[in-house]
Amino acid sequence: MTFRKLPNIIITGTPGSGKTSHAEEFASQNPEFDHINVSEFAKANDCLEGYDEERDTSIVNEDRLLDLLEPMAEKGGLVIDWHCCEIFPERWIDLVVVVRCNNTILYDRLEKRGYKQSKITENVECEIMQVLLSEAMDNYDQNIVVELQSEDLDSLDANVSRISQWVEMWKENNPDGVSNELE
Ligand SMILES: Nc1ncnc2c1ncn2[C@@H]1O[C@H](COP(=O)(O)OP(=O)(O)OP(=O)(O)O)[C@@H](O)[C@H]1O
Repeated sequence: MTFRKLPNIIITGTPGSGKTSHAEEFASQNPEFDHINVSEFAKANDCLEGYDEERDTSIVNEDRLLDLLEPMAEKGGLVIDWHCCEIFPERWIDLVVVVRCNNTILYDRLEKRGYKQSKITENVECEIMQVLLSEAMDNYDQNIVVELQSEDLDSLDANVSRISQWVEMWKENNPDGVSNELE
């Protein structure tokens, strides 16, 4: 049986909600963690298998992605940043952060990125319907899922310090680490 000495964290949310901003800030304050921006990681590690023209997004080969991430997840200390959380095995994950954002602010952020109208509407609807929160709640123990609102830089800072505090508690509660098998 293998043990991880650091927790693995997923930061998920609708595109534009602020996942990468949170993950980058957290990893810069907690250098023992590796920020895995899944879109970039998949591109850099040959895990893309085509393009979904309708949704205007790359298709990730999830089996290959998980095979590559497994040894890293077993060591612990991953901050996984992606809009899709359900593919990551429950036994790997200690905390799922769902970043939430006000619809109007999200709309403006996506418009500023130059997204086409259909993609903006799809994402804003996804945020209104809490799709990513439901996905997290349906796929992980609800006790490890936390929803953090983030529209401005103060809330970003406060959220990152909350995640850092949670990590300190995790370390205190798990001085010998946590098993990589599901109990
Ligand atoms: N709390 C915040 N306050 C102000 N601006 C923010 C905040 N969070 C994110 N932003 C801004 O919103 C934009 C989108 O943020 P970010 O790239 O972190 O989102 P994302 O959820 O990772 O998006 P994607 O899934 O497309 O990668 C960026 O321009 C970022 O600077």
